[in-house]
Amino acid sequence: MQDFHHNRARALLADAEELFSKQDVDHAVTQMAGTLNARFDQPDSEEFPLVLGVMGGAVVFTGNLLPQLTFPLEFDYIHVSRYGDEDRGGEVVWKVVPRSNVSGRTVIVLDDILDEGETLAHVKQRLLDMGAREVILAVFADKVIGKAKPVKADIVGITIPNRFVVGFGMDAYGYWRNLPGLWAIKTGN
Ligand SMILES: O=P(O)(O)OC[C@H]1O[C@H](OP(=O)(O)OP(=O)(O)O)[C@H](O)[C@@H]1O
Ligand code: HPA
Repeated sequence: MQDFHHNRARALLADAEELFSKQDVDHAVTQMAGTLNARFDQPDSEEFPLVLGVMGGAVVFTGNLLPQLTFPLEFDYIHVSRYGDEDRGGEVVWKVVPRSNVSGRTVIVLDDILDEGETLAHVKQRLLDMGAREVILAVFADKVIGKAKPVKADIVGITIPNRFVVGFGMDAYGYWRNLPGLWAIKTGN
């Protein structure tokens, strides 16, 4: 069983194409931190935003971005999944829902990728329904899918072509969240 997954993961990467290097990724995250710091790290600001990482894909992005934010904040996570081990999205499944600390707050949502936008549309609506004052969507990668999305990101790290990608927290069939750059896979593996 383990050798099956090992070999399948290796084969997936052997056929993949690197779209963004670790340097590209690091640069994009630093730019995003700069945008957030420009708004929240102000001498006269008393804001104390809630930063919510959308697990599991946002784990690497979150871990890289947070130490570059220079203002007081509270961190928490939510867990939503729509792809499971597939390369096509399905129903949005909530695994960890937002906690009551969102009420009345400015909430910065961190996610790895905005693809069809269903996940973040659900997340944003749920946070607003729970009384969030403002929801800022910060996504590391925005995929160009050639059609309208139900939600728009406020802050984007990189824009990517309409291909299924792995790395920097993103997986295909559970594999390769641990790659430091971003790779496009051949789908149908
Ligand atoms: O814009 P969408 O088409 O809705 O897709 C984007 C979502 O898909 C991925 O999550 P996934 O369901 O794969 O769960 P994961 O975070 O555990 O990988 C990703 O982390 C986003 O949350
Ligand atoms: O291209 C993708 N890669 C990994 N996870 C995803 N979730 C939505 N789109 C993607």
